Amino acid sequence: MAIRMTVFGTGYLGATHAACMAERGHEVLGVDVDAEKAERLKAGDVPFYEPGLPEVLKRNIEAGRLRFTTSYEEAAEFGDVHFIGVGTPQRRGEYAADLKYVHSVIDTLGPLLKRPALIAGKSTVPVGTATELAERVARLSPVGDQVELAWNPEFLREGFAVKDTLEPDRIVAGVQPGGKAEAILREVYAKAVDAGTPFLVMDYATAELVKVSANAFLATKISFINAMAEMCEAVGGDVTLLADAIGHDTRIGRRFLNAGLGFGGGCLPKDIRAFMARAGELGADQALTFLREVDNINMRRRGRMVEIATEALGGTLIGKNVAVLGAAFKPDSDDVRDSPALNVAGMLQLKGAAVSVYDPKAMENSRKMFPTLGYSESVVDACEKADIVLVLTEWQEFRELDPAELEGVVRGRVVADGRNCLDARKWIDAGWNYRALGRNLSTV
Ligand SMILES: NC(=O)C1=CN([C@@H]2O[C@H](COP(=O)(O)OP(=O)(O)OC[C@H]3O[C@@H](n4cnc5c(N)ncnc54)[C@H](O)[C@@H]3O)[C@@H](O)[C@H]2O)C=CC1
Ligand SMILES: O=C(O)[C@H]1O[C@H](OP(=O)(O)OP(=O)(O)OC[C@H]2O[C@@H](n3ccc(=O)[nH]c3=O)[C@H](O)[C@@H]2O)[C@H](O)[C@@H](O)[C@@H]1O
Repeated sequence: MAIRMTVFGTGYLGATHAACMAERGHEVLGVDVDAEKAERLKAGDVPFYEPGLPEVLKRNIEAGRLRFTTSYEEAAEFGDVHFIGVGTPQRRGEYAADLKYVHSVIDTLGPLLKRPALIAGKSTVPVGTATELAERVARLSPVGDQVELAWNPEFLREGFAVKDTLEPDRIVAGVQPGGKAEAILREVYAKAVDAGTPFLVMDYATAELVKVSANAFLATKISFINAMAEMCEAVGGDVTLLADAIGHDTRIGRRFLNAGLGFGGGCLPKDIRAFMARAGELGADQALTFLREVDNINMRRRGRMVEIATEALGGTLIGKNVAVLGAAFKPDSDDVRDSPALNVAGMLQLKGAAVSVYDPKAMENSRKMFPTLGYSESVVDACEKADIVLVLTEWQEFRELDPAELEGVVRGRVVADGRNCLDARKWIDAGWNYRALGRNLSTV
């Protein structure tokens, strides 16, 4: 059965969710306070890079199932289910999450809800938020607790957002006992549930914790392998061989064991910090002190990359030209929030290098966020007279680079592979000084 639903916040999460819910046959209205974003989406233009999303968006707008607005009145009138997908960034100067956008949705929407409805939270929030929001909305809505609240966290990855939304690994429904929320969410996700996706029903607190603990686990896995990379560097081991070898153990698994510059983005870093902050508030911080080290290991890899570049250039970056290939926090995304690549580029510049950054999709966002860095329009432009080439985001275009083609472009044949994504043997055989994190080059 088609459900009339709204999605508040049409960023990476919200725009994808709105388009995919329409793809599943529902009638969807996306709502954003950013009028320019709403206009672009209305015109079928996705304001960020996400493979496959433009097609789903256009198809569903044309089919009349998907619209966008900035009007809360229109949204309250239209929807029976209201998803919250607004941002929950790290508070400035603190670890805790800033809930002001979530509160703004509830405080504006609540009084407008004059008939029974379900609000389903998808944003990542500190444990305890859903209970507070349920009380808040019951107080604000003219129909009181006939507006129910569910917590329905999202697990999509940027770059695979459409697939992850249409075919999720699991659906988590945090609900209060005795309400209609579970039945409504089963209807919302009927196609996925019918196809066998596990639908997991639990209390609010557990649902909120599932989300942050999943991200904390992923972050821990990455920092674990990066700690092993530090060990490999200390003793002459090779972390890529180590990851393959431990990854063969099916209890460990090879995924998320790619050592390199570590994790960035709009989620993993802020989510582990918000998790630590909330644990502290609850007096449970002992249980999560290791996350501080997960964060520290992660940040150390960025500094190590700068050291490697400096060592390779004879101990100083002053007067050196540095090509930085990659700006997005990972390939197949234009997202530069907490990007390790741009962080490293900024540190290199501070140490006196003339930096030139190129990324296939993230140039516009990079220029906006880091206007003082140098930028180029292509790999070749960035590498022009470079003393070192750093590959900091593993775009396919960079993996496939031909060292022979860059030979006549650069000033020095030095390459630093921050993502262990290049064919080291190819670069070494072409006469390049190849540097990487946690590698033993005698084994390549
Ligand atoms: N980006 C991702 O891959 C995933 C994000 N999440 C979580 O989803 C949430 C949103 O993340 P993103 O989409 O990345 O953020 P984003 O920053 O790309 O998008 C947030 C959107 O909310 C809009 N907004 C702000 N206040 C609003 C209001 N009062 N009413 C309506 N719209 C409003 C903003 O204009 C913006 O378009 C965060 O809690 C994040 O942790 C969860 C899973 C995946
Ligand atoms: O809560 C969220 O927003 C999302 O956060 C992550 O998704 P995402 O941030 O899109 O990116 P990931 O693919 O998890 O990568 C995160 C970072 O880790 C790095 N990474 C990943 C894997 C790896 O082996 N090594 C590694 O350094 C990536 O380069 C990237 O910087 C989670 O994977 C999603 O499940 C979750 O929904």
